Amino acid sequence: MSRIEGVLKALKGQGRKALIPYITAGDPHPDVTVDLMHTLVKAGADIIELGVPFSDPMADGPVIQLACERALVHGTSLRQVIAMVKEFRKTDDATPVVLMGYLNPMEAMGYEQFADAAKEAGVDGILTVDLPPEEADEVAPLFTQRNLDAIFLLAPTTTDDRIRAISEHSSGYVYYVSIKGVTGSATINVDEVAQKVNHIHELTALPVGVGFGIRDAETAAAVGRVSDGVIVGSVLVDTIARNQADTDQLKRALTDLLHPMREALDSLAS
Ligand SMILES: O=P(O)(O)OC[C@@H](O)[C@@H](O)c1c[nH]c2ccccc12
Repeated sequence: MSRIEGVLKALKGQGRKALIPYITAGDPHPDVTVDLMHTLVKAGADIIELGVPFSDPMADGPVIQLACERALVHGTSLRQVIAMVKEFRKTDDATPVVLMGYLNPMEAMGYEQFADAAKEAGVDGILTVDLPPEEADEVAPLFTQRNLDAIFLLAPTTTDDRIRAISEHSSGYVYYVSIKGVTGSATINVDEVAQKVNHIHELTALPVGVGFGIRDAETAAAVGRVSDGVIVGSVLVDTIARNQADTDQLKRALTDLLHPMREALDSLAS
């Protein structure tokens, strides 16, 4: 059983929902990323989604685009991001880490080499944003053969056939993108999300995480009620942008944001 499966199974057994924060590796500076990852865990994260900064992040809104720029200014490379996970693993071998990224840097490194290095560092899952289904056949097995979970995005427009096909290539969980649009978009329609997530649950046995547009304890709880986990990105990344100068203050601000979401999710537990 993968570390991701193990965590999600244990939560399910307790009637709890996964809290999955996203940050961009190298933002605001490569030296603080590992520290911030530990901060997220202390504040209640079950799984960390760590973004590989990319120069043309087309699925991302302005908040995460700027985070990528901040990270790239300091030269944060895919190899460095993998090294950060290795560093994180020295003191945390319980919290799963999902690397989230665009294909270009992975392809440049070579998919096999990337998969080997990620596995060796203690990465648990790979979320590829822009992997076309035709290529998933080729790439996803490189991950799953190494017991790295392959996590794919499902959108409101994804058809049933594609949901089935994508789920077949997936492991760990599937990521339902709650809205059409980019990361950091405004409000989500919880009823629509609920309907779609229930439908996805009929098509796959995998847990379903929901992200895009979750910004506070209230939206986290509303979405957590219908999903197996929630992914929270832009609101955290925006906090990083506003507290770049003072790492201690930044860690407090991230904790202040995440902790109420943890409590709200846990208050749903039956
Ligand atoms: O930022 P939001 O709206 O909270 O959504 C999560 C999201 O940031 C994170 O999962 C993510 C960051 N970049 C992405 C690109 C595609 C899909 C997902 C992502």
